[in-house]
Amino acid sequence: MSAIKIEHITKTYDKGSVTALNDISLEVAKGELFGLIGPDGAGKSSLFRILTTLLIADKGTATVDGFDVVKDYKQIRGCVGYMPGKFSLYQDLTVEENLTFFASLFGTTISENYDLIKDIYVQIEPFKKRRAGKLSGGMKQKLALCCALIHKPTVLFLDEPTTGVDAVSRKEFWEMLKRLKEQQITIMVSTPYMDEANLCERIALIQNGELLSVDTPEKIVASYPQQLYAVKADNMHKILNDVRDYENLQSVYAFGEYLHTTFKTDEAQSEPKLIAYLQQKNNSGIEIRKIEPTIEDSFIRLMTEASTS
Ligand SMILES: Nc1ncnc2c1ncn2[C@@H]1O[C@H](COP(=O)(O)OP(=O)(O)OP(=O)(O)O)[C@@H](O)[C@H]1O
Repeated sequence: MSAIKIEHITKTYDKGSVTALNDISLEVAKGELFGLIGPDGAGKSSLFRILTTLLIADKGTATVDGFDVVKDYKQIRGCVGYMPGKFSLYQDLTVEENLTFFASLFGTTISENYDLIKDIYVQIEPFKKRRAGKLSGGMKQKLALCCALIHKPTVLFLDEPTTGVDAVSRKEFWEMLKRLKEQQITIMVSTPYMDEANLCERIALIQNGELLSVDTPEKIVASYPQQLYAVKADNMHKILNDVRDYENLQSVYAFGEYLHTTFKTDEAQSEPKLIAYLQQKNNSGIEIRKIEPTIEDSFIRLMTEASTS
């Protein structure tokens, strides 16, 4: 049995004028660390809210741990942990009070499930008398995770847990997730950060309420169909405009300090031909080399394909 099974879920807002999720189907295995990757407004929060029984879909069905999200909402509320993107903590309560409050909601105590949160809680324990509103972003995130875990859930939903958190805390957070996974907890986590996609076992790329791809990050990258090139010159603004006018161009976009480019027809002569063209356009300091795509390149390609089809 899958830990999460989503079948043809559609959700609209504003009397159907906004489609947040369009016919989404997806399965997550027990104990899997699954990532939902997509930009703002892609539909990630809507899906989390449906799976945690806070929102009802217009169409389709979903189960969490075998329980139906509509009929069995009470059982689901007891077995899932949910860390929403915003406002999951009571800012005026202290660290300890927040945790005690969440434990009492589920009829448990901090000491009963202390083993599960111990690794995370020891990091915030020195601040246990501090109000949640006065904690740093990384500390708030750790406390929110402890609160989502305090009743020992079997499935954990984390909506953009690392947004607005510094790089060190982000890294620590992903290490904590790996340890939770070792305890057989199924984790569905959303993030707008592409680098975090590689830390998941499988990911779904989502845009405008549609799933563009569902697979392991490695397989998504391996399915990139073309040779990708990194291109650079002294004047990046000029070279971008020139490459856009190149007749054999398939795609080009800025990526860090390079342009990433593919050609309509790729051949051994592709690199020298582009160099000759760019030289003829008076570009200097031209650099071009073959590169391996990243998950972000794959996402850009899938998004472009989806928006032009
Ligand atoms: N209560 C609502 N009323 C109307 N439209 C909404 C509502 N909630 C979400 N939407 C719209 O539905 C779409 C999906 O939003 P959702 O919040 O699910 O996406 P998201 O990927 O979580 O993005 P974000 O990180 O910005 O919340 C967006 O176009 C959003 O504007």
